[in-house]
Amino acid sequence: MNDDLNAETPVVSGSRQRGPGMRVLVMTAVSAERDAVLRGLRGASNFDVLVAGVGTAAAAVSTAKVLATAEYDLVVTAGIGGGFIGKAEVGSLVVADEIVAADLGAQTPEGFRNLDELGFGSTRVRVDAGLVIRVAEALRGAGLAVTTGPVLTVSTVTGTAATAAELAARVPGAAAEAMEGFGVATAAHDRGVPILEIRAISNPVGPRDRAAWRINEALDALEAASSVLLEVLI
Ligand SMILES: O=C(O)c1cccc(C(=O)CC[C@H]2O[C@@H](n3cnc4c(=O)[nH]cnc43)[C@H](O)[C@@H]2O)c1
Repeated sequence: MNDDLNAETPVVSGSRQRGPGMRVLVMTAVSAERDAVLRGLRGASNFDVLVAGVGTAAAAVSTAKVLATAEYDLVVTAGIGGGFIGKAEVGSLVVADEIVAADLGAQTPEGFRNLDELGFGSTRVRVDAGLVIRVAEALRGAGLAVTTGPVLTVSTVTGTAATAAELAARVPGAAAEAMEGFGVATAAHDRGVPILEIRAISNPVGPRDRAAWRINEALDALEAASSVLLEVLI
């Protein structure tokens, strides 16, 4: 296992394919997200889109299983997510420039300490900056609202303003939260495959109001993003 998650992963160039032969694995948490991605991809044969399950453990195991049996040039973790207020509005898209396991650590009398600070590993996976810029610009060019910034992976959906504020302070610039990114990214990093995370915002991060989640709006944005991905990655 490659235990340095911040070590350079290959960018989408060099020995990895870029162009018509590029193979892309897209992992979603649930089938509604997979179906939205598939609609956007319009049958593109160089993309495989699979359901990983909800949460980081399911995401990591599912991704690792696929990567053990097939070669890919890029792994994308995609789905709906919560947007931090003032950073990412409902219906917009977030492209992660960093994937952060935001609640992996320990509470101490001095406050939260992450795994890096505790000396047990890393809670961050970097995303190739050139790829982030290329994808974000293409999405904007298609008229979609896009933010780039850290996307947090959490085990518990944030349900209070206090937790939202704590996470935003813990990870400056945090744009979105979801539950799978770090698991998919860890599996991809272990195989040396570049990673991308795209979240379509269904709800604000903050006080729980499940009835107000705009899932269909987010799935439409995810479909639109996937159709742009098709253009930018081939
Ligand atoms: O009920 C539905 O129709 C439906 C359709 C697509 C997805 C869902 C989910 O509930 C997927 C769970 C998924 O959502 C992500 N998510 C969304 N908002 C947040 C959030 O504020 N904080 C953390 N995670 C969020 C998460 O990645 C879950 O996997 C339902």
